[in-house]
Amino acid sequence: MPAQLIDGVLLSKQLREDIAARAAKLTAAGKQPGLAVILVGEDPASQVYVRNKVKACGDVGFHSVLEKYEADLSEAALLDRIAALNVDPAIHGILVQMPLPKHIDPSKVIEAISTAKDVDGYSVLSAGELMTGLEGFRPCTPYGCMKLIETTGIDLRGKHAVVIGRSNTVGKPMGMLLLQANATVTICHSATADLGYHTRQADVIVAAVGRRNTLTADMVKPGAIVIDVGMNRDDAGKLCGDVDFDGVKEVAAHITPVPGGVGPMTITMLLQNTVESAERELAKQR
Ligand SMILES: Nc1nc2c(c(=O)[nH]1)N[C@@H](CN(C=O)c1ccc(C(=O)N[C@@H](CCC(=O)O)C(=O)O)cc1)CN2
Repeated sequence: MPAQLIDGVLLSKQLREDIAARAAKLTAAGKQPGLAVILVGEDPASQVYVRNKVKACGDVGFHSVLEKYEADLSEAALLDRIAALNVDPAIHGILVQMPLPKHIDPSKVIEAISTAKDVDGYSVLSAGELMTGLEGFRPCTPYGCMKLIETTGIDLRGKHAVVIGRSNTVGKPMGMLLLQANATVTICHSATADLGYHTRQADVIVAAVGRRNTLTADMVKPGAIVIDVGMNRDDAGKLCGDVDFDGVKEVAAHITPVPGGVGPMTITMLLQNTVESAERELAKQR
């Protein structure tokens, strides 16, 4: 039997209803959630993502500001803008769209964002909070993957999860979240000797390398959950993930599509972190 599709668009819709209800409560209490989105340069994909983020904010009743800067904006000027947003009481989350132009050091920018407003969960402090299980913001893409896995109803305790990819923004935090859910976690990467040896033992596979056809049907245990974080183009220019979807869906029990799987959840979890940030701020004042 082919795998069941894990629908990120449907789950996003459901979660956004709850986020909108929380935003309405906060607004009634005088604390409308606010997100600042900063884009530097003209990367076409980034322009679409920031537009979608601002639209999503409007849909759930958030206040948002979109600050767009030319690609030659200096690093110092960007850090100044972040410093101002850090103390802006109408802003509960600050998101700097990645990638940044080459002359700007992304880690300097990320570390300049106040941890209380780091709704991307990218800073060293946020990573430390995740690692130690402290309250903090989880990076949106892996956080969204966990929500997608939850919809299967399968308890991860004692399950073997294999993450393919070790980036600071997806692979590593994904491993930590799976570990927190009591899975046994293996992180594979470009130097892994025999990727299929590991993935064939996995109950859950998260593919996050950015290379299409990284995971094929022969590499998957029947009944596994497969989450595809990849965003690539095939030879015809069509969007595709890291997983050979048509082959793997015949073996796995649950699988996310690309598009329509992890992508929409990335924006939903950004909204979730922002509403959470506003709620924490209100709780501090009470
Ligand atoms: N500061 C950040 N920068 C970037 C992040 C991030 O989380 N924070 N993630 C990615 C891009 N990204 C959000 O910013 C993102 C990527 C993809 C999608 C999405 O909905 N994809 C759709 C397909 C879209 C298409 O047709 O092109 C899908 O998969 O269904 C949303 C957000 C890098 N930068």
